[in-house]
Amino acid sequence: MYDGDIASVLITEQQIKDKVAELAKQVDDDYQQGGDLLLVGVLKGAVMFMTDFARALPQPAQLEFMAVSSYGSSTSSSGVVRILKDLDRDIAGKHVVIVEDIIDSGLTLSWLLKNLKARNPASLEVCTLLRKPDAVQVDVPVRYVGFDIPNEFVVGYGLDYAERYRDLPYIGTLDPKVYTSGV
Ligand SMILES: O=P(O)(O)OC[C@H]1O[C@H](OP(=O)(O)OP(=O)(O)O)[C@H](O)[C@@H]1O
Ligand code: HPA
Ligand SMILES: [Mg+2]
Repeated sequence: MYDGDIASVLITEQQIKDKVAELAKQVDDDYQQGGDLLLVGVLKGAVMFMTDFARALPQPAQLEFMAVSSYGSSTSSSGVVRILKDLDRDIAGKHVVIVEDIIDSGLTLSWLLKNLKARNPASLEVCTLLRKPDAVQVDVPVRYVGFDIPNEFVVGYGLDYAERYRDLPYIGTLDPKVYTSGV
């Protein structure tokens, strides 16, 4: 699949699976509040992580999705965040965990945290599978991080380049020829 486009496999399918289980256990240990947790997945990138994470979580959780976009079809964030789909429900008084695939510049999450905080949840934390520490432009408080990765553009397991590669079961680096060829 996608022959020649992937320069290297950064995180294997098994490594993702193990990490998802580990993160789910950590979250479960920390939330003994009684009452369902509310997971807010950020579309589309977080969709694979969100569904695996929810199934690995030993306690009940309700799933909500938001779609925001800052990247479009480019490999760097514009910093301008647009809501493409808002939550369907009020989150006031709920224990909310934002589920993200990646924190790159941090701009998306920084904006999202501000936006959700204003809706008065009982608590608000972030669980991200990936983070690029060297790319962060704004510091965001993140309680749960799967992997810190190098500052390279990655695809797979929900992450796209121009809407492709989300369906790869692992995370890999993209061969620069893919985004320099102008296709
Ligand atoms: O930390 P940042 O630099 O803001 O980048 C992280 C965000 O960018 C990506 O979303 P994108 O806008 O590409 O939408 P998508 O999830 O639909 O691909 C990714 O899924 C994160 O939500
Ligand atoms: O490295 C990345 N890959 C795909 N989408 C992204 N959105 C932010 N960073 C990335
Ligand atoms: Mg994207």
